[in-house]
Amino acid sequence: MSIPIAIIGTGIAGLSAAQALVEAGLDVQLFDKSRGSGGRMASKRSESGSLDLGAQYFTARDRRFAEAVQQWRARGWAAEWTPALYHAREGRLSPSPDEQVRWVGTPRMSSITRAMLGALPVQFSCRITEVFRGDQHWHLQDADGNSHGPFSHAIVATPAPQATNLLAAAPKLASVAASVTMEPTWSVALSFAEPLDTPVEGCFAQDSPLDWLARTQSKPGRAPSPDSWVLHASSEWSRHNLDLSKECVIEALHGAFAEMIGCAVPPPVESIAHRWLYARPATAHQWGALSDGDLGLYACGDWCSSGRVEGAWLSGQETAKRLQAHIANHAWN
Ligand SMILES: Cc1cc2nc3c(=O)[nH]c(=O)nc-3n(C[C@H](O)[C@H](O)[C@H](O)COP(=O)(O)OP(=O)(O)OC[C@H]3O[C@@H](n4cnc5c(N)ncnc54)[C@H](O)[C@@H]3O)c2cc1C
Ligand SMILES: NC(=O)C1=CN([C@@H]2O[C@H](COP(=O)(O)OP(=O)(O)OC[C@H]3O[C@@H](n4cnc5c(N)ncnc54)[C@H](OP(=O)(O)O)[C@@H]3O)[C@@H](O)[C@H]2O)CC=C1
Repeated sequence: MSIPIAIIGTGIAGLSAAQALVEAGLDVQLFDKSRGSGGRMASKRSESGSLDLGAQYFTARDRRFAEAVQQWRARGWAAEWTPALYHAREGRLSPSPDEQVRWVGTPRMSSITRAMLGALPVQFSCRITEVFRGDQHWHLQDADGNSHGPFSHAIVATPAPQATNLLAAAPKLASVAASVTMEPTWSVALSFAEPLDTPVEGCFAQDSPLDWLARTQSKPGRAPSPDSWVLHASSEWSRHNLDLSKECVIEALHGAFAEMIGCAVPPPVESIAHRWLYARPATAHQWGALSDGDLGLYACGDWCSSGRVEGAWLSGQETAKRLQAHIANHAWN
């Protein structure tokens, strides 16, 4: 057994790095503060079935990511989603079809990260509070006072604000992470006993508290009923209403939805609200990943790249590539 590499975060970035490292013959040990993997690609189980409250779909513009998505499709983890798309501007709803290929996890968004995790060693419900280096190796401290280690390298794969403290051993990396602003998103799911009388299956919105809405049943592999909708508030609305109660957020976004959708909207049979505090970086970056190869500390995530699923996956690959290159150089010297 070689000394494993610690990976903090089992979102798509951490899992992308883990997969590449394991394929290269290295051992990894993953940690996540949540009860399951997926991070912002997680799905919530509810009485109305599984609901994608975070990432709604993803596009694949980079060749390497497109190849990975084809493998996911072949294994049944992902499928193309072809919604009837609309846009809403100044209160007007219009069809807005396009040629973009969009993908979703099947039968839920979290299927992809669950499958990527497979049997990799992981500790859930474990919030890492400190990443520190001893004489030779890395050690982690968690919020319950437990220590973990030794590890040959450490990879921090959390959103930037949560990465800053964990990168304290490399102040330059920590200050880059600290410079990233991440915007919040309030997400609400509403389920209706009877299907709403509308052809809309996905809608980009402007001039509204909402910036996106999607009909769950239009995605491949989802339960056929009830008629569930996921609504995302814009960053601006979410920022201004960050501390509103879930009940008030549901009421406000239900109202905005009813105003936008152009058909009768009865009271929902189930409603869920989730606040994503670190939903997306305010601006895209082109770092790919952050690394201090000599120290053996790395950081990855969507905030190092495009702020989307594709960017997070690519960032994990970049981290694994840099780490392997450093090991290879070290072996030669
Ligand atoms: C509402 C919403 C809608 C979105 N819609 C889309 C979309 O339609 N298309 C698209 O491409 N992208 C979308 N995104 C963005 C996409 O979800 C992210 O870019 C991507 O999932 C980020 O992956 P990641 O691995 O970098 O981070 P995350 O998924 O955030 O993973 C980080 C993990 O680290 C864990 N963690 C954090 N701190 C600690 C700690 N101290 N100790 C242990 N574990 C820790 C977290 O629990 C989490 O599991 C959306 C995001 C949100 C929130
Ligand atoms: N809410 C969050 O926290 C969050 C949301 N994110 C959203 O994720 C998607 C992913 O972006 P990607 O570039 O992969 O997808 P698209 O090409 O589908 O969309 C990009 C933006 O382009 C506009 N757009 C695209 N298609 C259409 C269309 N048929 N009609 C109208 N407009 C379209 C739209 O932008 P605007 O509404 O015009 O501003 C799309 O947003 C994307 O939706 C993100 O918003 C990512 C991370 C966090």
